[in-house]
Amino acid sequence: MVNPNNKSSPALSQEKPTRSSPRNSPNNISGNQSPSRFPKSTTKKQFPRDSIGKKFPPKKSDCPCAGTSSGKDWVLKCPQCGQHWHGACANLKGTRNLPQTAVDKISCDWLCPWCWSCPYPRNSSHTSSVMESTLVERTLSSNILEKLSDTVTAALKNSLPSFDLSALQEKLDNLNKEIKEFKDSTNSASSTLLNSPHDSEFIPPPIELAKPLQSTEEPYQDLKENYLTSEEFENLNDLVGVLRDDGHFTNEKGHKVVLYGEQYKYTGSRLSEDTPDPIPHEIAALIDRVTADLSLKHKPNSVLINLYPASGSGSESHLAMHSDNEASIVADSKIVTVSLWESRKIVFESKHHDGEPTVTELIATPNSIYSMTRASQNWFRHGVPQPAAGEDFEERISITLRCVSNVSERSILLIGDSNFPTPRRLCLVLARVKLEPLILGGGLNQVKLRT
Ligand SMILES: O=C(O)CCC(=O)C(=O)O
Ligand SMILES: [Fe+2]
Repeated sequence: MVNPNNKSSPALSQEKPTRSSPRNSPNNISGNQSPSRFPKSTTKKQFPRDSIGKKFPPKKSDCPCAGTSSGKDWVLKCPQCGQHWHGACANLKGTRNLPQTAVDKISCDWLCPWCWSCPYPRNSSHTSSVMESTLVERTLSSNILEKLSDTVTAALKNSLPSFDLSALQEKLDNLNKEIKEFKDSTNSASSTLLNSPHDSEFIPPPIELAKPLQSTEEPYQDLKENYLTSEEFENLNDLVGVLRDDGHFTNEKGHKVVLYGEQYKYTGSRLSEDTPDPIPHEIAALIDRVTADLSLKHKPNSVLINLYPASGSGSESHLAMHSDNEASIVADSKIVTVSLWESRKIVFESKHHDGEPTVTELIATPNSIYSMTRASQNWFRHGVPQPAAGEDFEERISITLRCVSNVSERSILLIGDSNFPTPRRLCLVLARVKLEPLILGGGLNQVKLRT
């Protein structure tokens, strides 16, 4: 590190060297100033100011290390640039422990790391030479790259398809217009509906729940008291008496039954699957009269006789709430009930309602008749309640007359559910099975078809 051609001495000078000083002939000879140690603490008393107003000797922070070098060390002033350096920071490691005379010797031929450069040509294979040439190459190649990128960009620009920007602009304008119109319309809609000043506060108006459908049917019709002639009564009375006494009734829940005519299957039935006996002539005669009197469109062909036991019989006496909505009952037919013996209350209850169901009651007196349409079964359920405990009552008989068709039992389709719009589903099914349907009726969410 010591420049052998540098004859200057000592390195630590009070004068600032001039920039024009030749590198190897420093002009910092201005007396016998020796390098000094960076002091641990300096005082004005001990150290006079130098000619350029700097403290002498310099502060530790005057070295390029900004004072981070630790410990006491010689400080040298570069004769060429005037920069102060710690010995160690100027690559004069080991000088720290040398005496003043030795350091003076070294500093005679010394230039700081910023100023010193090798006076001899470098070997081209020297690492520094290789690094330098690499640097040049990199710079060069980066220049080339830059040029290349310019060329590519220009080429790309030329090869890109030219857009009709005016058409695009027009589309954008229209789109913006539509967006604005839509915003305006939603704003005005929300402010009209809710009087809300802010879009973000838009709350949809409360949905009005659909009111339950109003029934198109009466719970019951054709109530006729004392309808039976005494002859009819006698005949029916005898017939039912024999059936009961001979044990022809089948036990159902809360009552007993006998079936005649067309097979009639209903939920919970314990009746035999066998074809029922033909309708007895006493009842057949009655059916003729009822059909005429009530102008029935469909003459009843199935007879179900219900026997409601008397109090004290040890048996329950009721018929649970239900609807006669079997698909086998002809859609536009009526169900006619003839009552014998004891009066009983019949209860009708709405199926579709707000809150509590609508309840209608009917007292079925002996020898009376009443009817229900098959369609009303979609709107109401009915039943014969159990009389209150302790109440005395006699047996009651009801003879129910229905028009039943089991011809197409196997081709009945039940379609639709509460989650699927029935008309659509209906069309789908019909399209698939290619059937000519007869709509028998059904609930609000169910349609039954008979082919
Ligand atoms: O006994 C009655 O009056 C009603 C009978 C009935 O509802 C039925 O047989 O399904
Ligand atoms: Fe019924």
